[in-house]
Amino acid sequence: MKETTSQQFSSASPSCCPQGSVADAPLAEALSCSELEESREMEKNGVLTAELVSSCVTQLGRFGTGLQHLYHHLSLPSHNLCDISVLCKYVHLQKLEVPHNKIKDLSCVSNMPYLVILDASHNEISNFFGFQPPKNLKEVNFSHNRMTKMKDLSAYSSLSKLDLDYNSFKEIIGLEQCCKLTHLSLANNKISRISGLDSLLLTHLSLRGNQLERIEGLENLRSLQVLDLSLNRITSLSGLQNLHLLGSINLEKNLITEIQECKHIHDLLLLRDLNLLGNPVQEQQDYRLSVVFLLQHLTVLDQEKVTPEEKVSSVNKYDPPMDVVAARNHMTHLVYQLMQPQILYDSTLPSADSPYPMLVLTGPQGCGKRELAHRLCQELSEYFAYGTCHTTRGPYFGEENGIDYHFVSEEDFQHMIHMGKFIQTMPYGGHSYGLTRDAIEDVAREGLACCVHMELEGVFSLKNSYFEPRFILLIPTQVEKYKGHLKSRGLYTPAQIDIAVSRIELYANTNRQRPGFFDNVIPSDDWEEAYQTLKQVVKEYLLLADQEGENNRASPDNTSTASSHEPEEKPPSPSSRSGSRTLTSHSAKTLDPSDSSYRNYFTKIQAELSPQKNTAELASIRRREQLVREAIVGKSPGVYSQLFKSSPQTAPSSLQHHDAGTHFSEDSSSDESCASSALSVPSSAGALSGLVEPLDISLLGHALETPKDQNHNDPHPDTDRLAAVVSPSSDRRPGSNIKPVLPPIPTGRKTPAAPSPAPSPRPSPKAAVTEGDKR
Ligand SMILES: Nc1ncnc2c1ncn2[C@@H]1O[C@H](COP(=O)(O)OP(=O)(O)OP(=O)(O)O)[C@@H](O)[C@H]1O
Repeated sequence: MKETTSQQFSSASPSCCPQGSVADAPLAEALSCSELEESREMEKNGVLTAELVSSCVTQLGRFGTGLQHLYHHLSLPSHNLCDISVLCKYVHLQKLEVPHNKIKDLSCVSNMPYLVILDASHNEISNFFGFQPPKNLKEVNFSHNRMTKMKDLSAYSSLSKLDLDYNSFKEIIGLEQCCKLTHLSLANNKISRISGLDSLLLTHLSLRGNQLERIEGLENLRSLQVLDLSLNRITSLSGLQNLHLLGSINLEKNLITEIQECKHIHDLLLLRDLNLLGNPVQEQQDYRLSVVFLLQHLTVLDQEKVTPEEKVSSVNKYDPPMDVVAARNHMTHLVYQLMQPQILYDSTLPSADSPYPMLVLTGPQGCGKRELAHRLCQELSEYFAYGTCHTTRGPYFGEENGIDYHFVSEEDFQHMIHMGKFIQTMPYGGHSYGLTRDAIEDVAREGLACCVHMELEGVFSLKNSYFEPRFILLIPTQVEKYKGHLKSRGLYTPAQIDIAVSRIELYANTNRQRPGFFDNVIPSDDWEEAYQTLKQVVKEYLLLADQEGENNRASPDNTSTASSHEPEEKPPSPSSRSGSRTLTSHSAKTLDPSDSSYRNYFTKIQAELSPQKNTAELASIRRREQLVREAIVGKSPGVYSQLFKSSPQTAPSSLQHHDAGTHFSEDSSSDESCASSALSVPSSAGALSGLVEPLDISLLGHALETPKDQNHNDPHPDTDRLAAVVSPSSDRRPGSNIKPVLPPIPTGRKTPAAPSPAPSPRPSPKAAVTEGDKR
């Protein structure tokens, strides 16, 4: 009968013959009734007939050299078919879909050399690829069949997609030569071990619902992008670490118990989607945050989108950036402090235009900063005193309690924290370190600037406080020498030395990534050299170097420069004078407006400022001046303090204020600020700009020259300095690394040693001081 039908097709339309031709319908009409009956009977028995074929073909296309028009696709889903041998004659088919039938035998496919896509899913086929290989066969779906054994598929080298889900394969074999295979699915089989995939270029692999206990044999699947290993018995993610193109891993319903397993996929930077639902690991505390933290590139975890908030909180929880740690540290101490009856720390109160001056030497342990701090305080004892921190570590040989540190027990340290004593604390090397408000206040009460040393974390913390110290980084650039020095101290274990050495990078990175974070960077390899540089830098801050320079230099050059800029020398404003009269002796000496350095400087500023002002700048200056005036007469302290909170006062703006606002001197309450302003003349951070450039450790030795050298090399040191100071970038803001002068210690801070009961003349919002609360 089959034969007959084909022949009928053939004779009726030779161009289309049995191959599902365009003339199928008229041909069907040509069949006699009895033949139709017979055909229907056959279909009932699951035998595919030409009639049925003719009604299910699609995709008309050309075929053969004669360019016949033939249908290329045949789709016969759910027809209860068990015999499709009629298809032997449909040699031109490119796509054959016969899913959801009862087919056992696919040998007809041997006659379809052009077949590209074959879907024989949901049938009863047990013979794996039981037909001659069509040479272009690319996609095969044999899912939901009865296959048990794979065989060599080297003859099917065009295969790119192979779906073998829901069979009974126990082993993966025979795919070695399928070098074009990119998608392989063997879900819901009985595979207990991954093998035979080594040489493939798979991008998608599913082994869902097998009996796998470990991930193996995937090491070389470097092209893999999507992997489904759900519903197995896998306990570890080991075995995935080399699959760098993986973007999605499904491990739902396995036996993974440890969050740490995620470390195996930590380096898969393209991984976006991970599913660990139904694993015991879900029970772990903070499971989701931990996984989000370990795999920071994920966008979907357990079928749920990873939110930016989750990412931030995971990082803040498990590896908080230094800013966050510092902010927490600051908050803790602030809260504890606020919980105590308030004490007035008048000597260190931030005034509106100049904070209490502090010098912080920072750098890795044992880089010499402590000794440098001591020596600086000794040699510049009229300016600085050492701020003694507290520590819970025991004293080294020769250390004195109260001088090197206040050595306290951990219990006392904790108690002090709760009593709100500290401004910042930091754990280091298993001990606690902290700087108390009292330590600074003790120094401030003497009318001196406080000099302390601390690790980087302490610096971050202090940056949150209302103090605005100058931070000087002392950094070893010769690592071996530094190591040797640490060893020779005989105080540290190798592990401690390693930690100290590793932190050099931390400092260098901070300097590189945060321009302006440190006010100066000084190599600490040679202690004496470091000290001389430090001293020079500090003198620059104090304007002592400038003054010395002025005194030493015969002034023709200088004078000529100054006079060339100087249209007419203006006398210092009355406010400046009144301010200068109220200075402490050393400060007054430094900044006496009658002093030539001040005059020159002042004149230069005028010259520098005048020609450059545009209308917007002038308006801005006028606004600031107005605010200052209002603040001084008590109209708008809030705005005033806000104005300077984020941008500490530098000399030029002070000078402008003085210049424009002669009324300063009329308000006695503004004496301090006037004095401060008068003191705030620029120093030479600009001249030391080489030292404040982001640090490249390797180049540091080269890049850093002594300030003196730089001054020599700089043809216009003063001009540059001025430019740096007067330019808007001299305000402290991201990217600015110019904070040139140590602020003055205003008059009145040299109060007697006993705690001062005097209320602040201008309470600071940050100080939160209440006279009534004072004890
Ligand atoms: N309050 C503080 N906050 C942060 N770090 C601090 C503080 N006080 C001290 N440190 C730093 O803690 C580190 C350990 O201090 P310690 O005195 O035990 O070290 P050291 O071996 O004597 O080295 P160094 O000579 O650098 O002080 C040092 O780098 C020190 O500067």
